[in-house]
Amino acid sequence: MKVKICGLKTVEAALHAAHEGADALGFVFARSKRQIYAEQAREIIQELPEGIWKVGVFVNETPEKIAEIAEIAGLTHIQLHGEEETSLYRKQGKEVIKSVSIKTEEDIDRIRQIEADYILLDSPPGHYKGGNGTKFNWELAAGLEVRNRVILAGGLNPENVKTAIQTVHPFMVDVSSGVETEGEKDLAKISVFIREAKGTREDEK
Ligand SMILES: O=C(O)c1ccccc1NCC(=O)[C@H](O)[C@H](O)COP(=O)(O)O
Repeated sequence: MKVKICGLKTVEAALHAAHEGADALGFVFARSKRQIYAEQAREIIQELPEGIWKVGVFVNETPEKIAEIAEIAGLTHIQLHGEEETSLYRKQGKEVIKSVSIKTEEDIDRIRQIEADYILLDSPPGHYKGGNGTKFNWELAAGLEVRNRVILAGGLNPENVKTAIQTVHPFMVDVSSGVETEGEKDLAKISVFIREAKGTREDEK
């Protein structure tokens, strides 16, 4: 199972996640308690190993602004969390992850029309467009046939990630709040989350 740790703001936490086996790290450039800026992200990203995805998270930002930030920071992937027309963002030579809020069966049906390399299933927005630590009904996504493009997010934590994987069978799991303590990334929780996700046998249930 592949793992993305999102909302990183320090070199220490990013390097820890990378060393523990994370496959992707997310940097939030949208309005959020986890927001960072291009130069800060560059300071972190330049310390990271080559193969790990460096994902920039954006909400309704223009393609031009995203291209500028991606260049400064050294991003490899673009994650769109607003109402963006994804086709406009796919011309930059970077893979695009589109987040979709899941509330009903219709939200699952909508996924088939989305032009993106990966679909991130998340809970409906709370205070921010993402990263609110709430889960949705995973059973809604249990029958999805595009699982090799699905990233499961929303309220995951070290205790529930195993059940989440065995229900949805995603390509990747994504977490932010569930590996934090008092609003800061918790290195021990990152380690346990990655170990649980990567140690899960999908056919065990
Ligand atoms: O994390 C944020 O603060 C954020 C703010 C605005 C848009 C997106 C944001 N995060 C995107 C993510 O990929 C999160 O990891 C995902 O929503 C899951 O978060 P959580 O439920 O806290 O694990």
